[in-house]
Amino acid sequence: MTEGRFPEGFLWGVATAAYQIEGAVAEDGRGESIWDRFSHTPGKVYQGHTGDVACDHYHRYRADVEEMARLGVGAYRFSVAWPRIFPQGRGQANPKGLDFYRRLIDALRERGIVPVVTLYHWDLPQALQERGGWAHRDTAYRFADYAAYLFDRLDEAVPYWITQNEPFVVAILGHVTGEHAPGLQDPMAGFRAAHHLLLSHALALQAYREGGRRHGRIGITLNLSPVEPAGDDPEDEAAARRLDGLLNRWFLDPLFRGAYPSDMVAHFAGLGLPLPEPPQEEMRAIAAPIDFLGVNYYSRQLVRHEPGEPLMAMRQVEGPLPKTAMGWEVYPEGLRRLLERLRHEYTGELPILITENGAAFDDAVSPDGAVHDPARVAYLRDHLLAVSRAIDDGVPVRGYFLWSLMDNFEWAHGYSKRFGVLYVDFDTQARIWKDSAHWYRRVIEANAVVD
Ligand SMILES: OC[C@@H]1[C@@H](O)[C@H](O)[C@@H](O)c2[nH]c(CCc3ccccc3)c[n+]21
Repeated sequence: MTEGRFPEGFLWGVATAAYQIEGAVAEDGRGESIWDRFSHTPGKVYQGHTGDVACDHYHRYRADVEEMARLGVGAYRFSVAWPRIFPQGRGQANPKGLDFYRRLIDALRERGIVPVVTLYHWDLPQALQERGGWAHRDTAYRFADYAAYLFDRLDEAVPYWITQNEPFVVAILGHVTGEHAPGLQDPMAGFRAAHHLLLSHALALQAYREGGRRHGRIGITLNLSPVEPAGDDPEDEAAARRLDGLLNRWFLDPLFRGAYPSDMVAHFAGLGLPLPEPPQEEMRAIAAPIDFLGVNYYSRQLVRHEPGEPLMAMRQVEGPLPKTAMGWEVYPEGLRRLLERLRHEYTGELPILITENGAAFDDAVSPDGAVHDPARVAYLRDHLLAVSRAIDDGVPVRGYFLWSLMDNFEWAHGYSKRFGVLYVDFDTQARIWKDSAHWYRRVIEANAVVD
């Protein structure tokens, strides 16, 4: 394979998530989510931005699907808002909520675009949070009920299901640092949430497998990063190993080896965080075979030993490489190395989908009405070349989903960070193709990296 070319049938896509684009938060019976509550809590989100309107995708989805068709994508990764399906998280279903996703999937299939559905992308029904949320084991069972409800009604039309998006972020940013909803700062809640998120994945996987006439493929999406020491001090190496243990291995090991990483369990026990021994049948269920692993890659983590930091004795440091508007280093080589590591240490011949990769830059509409984003084109080109090299080395990457189709609600950053290849003017809801959209369309058409 010549560098930058992709295998026949490679799945080219774009990705979004419900709370970040839909808006219409009180329409057609949708219940409150923890991100509605969090974003409306003063001080949590940049300038008090919320997802109340976002990209108004709930009403504009047909035009957005047309934009995807113009891009030529073969697939579209989006998430279902649990509070649209079960406004209280459990019990009474809301048919109008399901109807929206039926309309969206029909519009996609009319244009020959494959739906890739994420069951959970952070918008837990608030009513479940009030019963303990992810820190409460019962939530995992409610998730499996919600998943089975969708499998039974949408499986014919959905070839790819993703159970969870980034359990690390949900557990740690939501329950330990408090940067994300529900905004808790309680390490034990974080570890309980991490386990219940993996358990929820296992229970949904069981529901899928036992559902008999299931036609599609099911997997989970993890945010994974290479973690490197900022200096050559052995203490920095040890700090990097610890963050690798929490960021990557805390989720990869249960999913692919059936146990939490013992070095990290010992580390936390040493801190007086005696993690309860999870029931063996739960660990076996978590390690049940999946059909693909979804990988979200953005950058690397650079760490130093930090004795004063109570949980991990480490701190992240700013690296020397060029950065995106998020302050994340542009490090495409890290993606190739991550994919090689995954194949050799965890996934073997299991197919991998890059379910998110992209960058935020300070985009602006220029006087000619265009949006020139050369830095994003360079970021995407270099990361696609890295994927192509990994494939040439034999890593079975089957698809790539660019984050994101359009600028959207970037969580605690609100609308201040633009990841889209389509620029959104949030005053008019106009979508404007950035140069990167024109470029990505040509890549898809050529099935290769173009200049
Ligand atoms: O930050 C860009 C995207 C989000 O908009 C997606 O919803 C989310 O799946 C996602 N994950 C990551 C990498 C992990 C991360 C998440 C949040 C904050 C910092 C890092 C980057 N992103």
